[in-house]
Amino acid sequence: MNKPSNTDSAEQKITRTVSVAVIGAGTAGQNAFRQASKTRDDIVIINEGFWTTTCIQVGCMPSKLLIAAADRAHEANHSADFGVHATTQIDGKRVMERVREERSHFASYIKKQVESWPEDKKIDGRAYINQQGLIEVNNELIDAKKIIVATGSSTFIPDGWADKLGATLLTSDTVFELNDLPKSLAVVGAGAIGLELAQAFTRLGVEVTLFNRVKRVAGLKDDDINNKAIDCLSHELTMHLGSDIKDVGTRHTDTQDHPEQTAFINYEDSAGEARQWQGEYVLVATGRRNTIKQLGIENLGVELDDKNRPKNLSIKTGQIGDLNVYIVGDANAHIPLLHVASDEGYSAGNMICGNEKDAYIRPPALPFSIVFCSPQIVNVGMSLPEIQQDPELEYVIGRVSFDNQGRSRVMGVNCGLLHIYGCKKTDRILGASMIGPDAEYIGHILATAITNDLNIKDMLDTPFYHPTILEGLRTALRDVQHKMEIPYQYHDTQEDSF
Ligand SMILES: Cc1cc2nc3c(=O)[nH]c(=O)nc-3n(C[C@H](O)[C@H](O)[C@H](O)COP(=O)(O)OP(=O)(O)OC[C@H]3O[C@@H](n4cnc5c(N)ncnc54)[C@H](O)[C@@H]3O)c2cc1C
Ligand SMILES: NC(=O)c1ccc[n+]([C@@H]2O[C@H](COP(=O)([O-])OP(=O)(O)OC[C@H]3O[C@@H](n4cnc5c(N)ncnc54)[C@H](O)[C@@H]3O)[C@@H](O)[C@H]2O)c1
Repeated sequence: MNKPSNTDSAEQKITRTVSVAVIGAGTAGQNAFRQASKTRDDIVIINEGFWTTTCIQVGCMPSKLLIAAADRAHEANHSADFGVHATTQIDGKRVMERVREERSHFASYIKKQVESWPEDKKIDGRAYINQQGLIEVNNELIDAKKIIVATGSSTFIPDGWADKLGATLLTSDTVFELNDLPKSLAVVGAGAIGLELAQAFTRLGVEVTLFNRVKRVAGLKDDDINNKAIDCLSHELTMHLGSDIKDVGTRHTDTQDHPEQTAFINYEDSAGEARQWQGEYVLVATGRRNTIKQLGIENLGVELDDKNRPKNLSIKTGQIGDLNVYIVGDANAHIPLLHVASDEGYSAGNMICGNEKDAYIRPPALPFSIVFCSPQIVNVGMSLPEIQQDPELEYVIGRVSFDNQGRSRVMGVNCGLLHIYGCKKTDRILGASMIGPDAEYIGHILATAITNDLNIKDMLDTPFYHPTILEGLRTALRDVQHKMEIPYQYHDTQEDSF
């Protein structure tokens, strides 16, 4: 460990010396601990808060459980066009109860695992790395030869909002604890969290208004896809994009002798008009930030950039330069997604013990993200601005609209657009961006193609079953091929495909 030399007094206070300390027991930390435990016995894992991971407790799983309920309601409420008339009654208490019941089910597996780990290797508390490079936690002072930092990220709340909104403020940490569905809700932030939750609550009958300071959703970087996403989503979501929130707060209102607190948001809309929203809760989804600065990470010789991202991070292994420090998962703010946290933790746990054969020493995972709104939003590989920045990459854009695509129309989910960025020189896919039905599957197929270096011909040689939404992918691939002027298959038009 590259630590400043210990003072005598610091050495005297050391309560244990270990070869590996893992800080943070989320997905990345637990994977790291499990792997490192295979070859090391003197290892410790330190965690503050729940040991059942952000994903299960307040992240991926409860959000998808809420979306599952919302989708049921949406189907039932939007079937009249098919001649199917249903009357829905949404039991908000049961909706929230199921979210928590199923969450407990998923959490039970993790709990069981964590409970099987020796008690003396688990420390429940907040770790801090002091100036000597030693870990302070509870009453312990730990000298770890190597450290894996897997401390995740936490909700970012704009300055002062927590005090001003008080009990009317919700975040993804608290929203799944609601006992019933609210009547009205403002969601601030149209990133993945904001979009998924705003649409789910809307579908469950909550009066939702979504705010975002830019005219962009899900951070989409391809303008055409962004515009299409706004078009598809605005069919059911009230969105104020490009609005500037000036102030937030609460006021007391008396309804039938029953004092109530309501929240308000003062904002300037995209036309510059001063406006106000009022309602029951404000769900803040304005991003997440890693928390490594508060950990005292600089005391290990790790340098941070102006966004608190570690410099000299190996994105293959999570190692920081040649330090005995690995920063993995959301903590390194590289790609804050579950599958990345999982892989990075696994690799670091092996690498730190010199077990390279079991680590994923392979090219870093391809960028790949899915937002589970409806239609889904997917990005794979390079973004359009990244491609445009590199003059060497001669690219074409193959496209397909899902507005009139056969199976999408059959299913009544026909809104969307897919752009595939193809490289003329290599006949390979550089990346893709889309909003549309079945986007999660289309995204996986494109990710497989890029990862395995398949060319457009390889892709088009693959059978596409009829009638599927995935036939839309073939149409976009043919468009790429056509624009590259590679003579191969006939080029049909979108209309020919059904
Ligand atoms: C609402 C929501 C929905 C999401 N949906 C998806 C999705 O659908 N798909 C997807 O891929 N990703 C999703 N994510 C992101 C995904 O959950 C994270 O990328 C992933 O959980 C990060 O795992 P991690 O191990 O890095 O951190 P975490 O699981 O957050 O673990 C970090 C742990 O470190 C602890 N800790 C922090 N500081 C200290 C300290 N100083 N001392 C001791 N312990 C400390 C924390 O308390 C925590 O227990 C979602 C996130 C949210 C919030
Ligand atoms: N399906 C998924 O994979 C999934 C789902 C949820 C979360 N996540 C992960 O969680 C991370 C955090 O998600 P997120 O949605 O909170 O963050 P984000 O950074 O993706 O989006 C935040 C949004 O809030 C807006 N914003 C910020 N400050 C604002 C303000 N003052 N007023 C109005 N708008 C404001 C930003 O413009 C942006 O659109 C994501 O990066 C993602 O990695 C993933």
